[in-house]
Amino acid sequence: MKAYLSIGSNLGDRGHYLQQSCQRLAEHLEVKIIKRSGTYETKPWGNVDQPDFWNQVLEIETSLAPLDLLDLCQEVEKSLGRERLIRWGPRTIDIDLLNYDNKVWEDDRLILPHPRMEEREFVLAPLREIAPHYILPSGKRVTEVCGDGEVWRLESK
Ligand SMILES: Nc1ncnc2c1ncn2[C@@H]1O[C@H](COP(=O)(O)OP(=O)(O)OP(=O)(O)O)[C@@H](O)[C@H]1O
Ligand SMILES: Nc1nc2c(c(=O)[nH]1)N=C(CO)CN2
Repeated sequence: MKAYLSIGSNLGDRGHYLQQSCQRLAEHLEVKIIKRSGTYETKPWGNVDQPDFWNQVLEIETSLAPLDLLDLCQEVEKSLGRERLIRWGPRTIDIDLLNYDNKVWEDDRLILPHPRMEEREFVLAPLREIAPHYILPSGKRVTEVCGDGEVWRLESK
């Protein structure tokens, strides 16, 4: 199945955490990273009183079921020292599932597609780069929508 993940970090060595999260996801036999966007430095969305983030979007191929993929993302977050303290607060690494095989899913643990993705320029900008034909939950193409928040693409990862 094809899936899209959003990864972000705003504590410590942000580049290291992005790199490590990709490596740890890819170490799983049932996950293959197909595309990885460039790195975007982004102003915090939601709770603005925190450091700027570095964000990327990944396209992956996986045979894991949606909840197993969520488990893996949360294990990788944990292994990189992620602590859940405040909603939308600072974190070493955050991994969100944006889309899984265009499935619509809603239970206590997982909502797909990610309900806030369309409002977030930190998701849309890297997604536009690797998947310009991506159709958002509203039915619009990602290139036709601009989310909230300032983002800058960095030269290197
Ligand atoms: N599409 C999804 N991707 C990741 N987590 C999700 C998703 N849908 C629901 N969740 C649930 O959201 C819970 C909170 O996740 P997390 O702490 O990463 O939220 P957040 O990143 O602060 O905020 P946001 O959900 O707005 O990105 C997780 O425990 C997870 O079960
Ligand atoms: N710029 C930016 N802001 C955020 C981010 C993020 O990854 N980047 N993640 C959040 C929780 O999902 C809340 N706010």
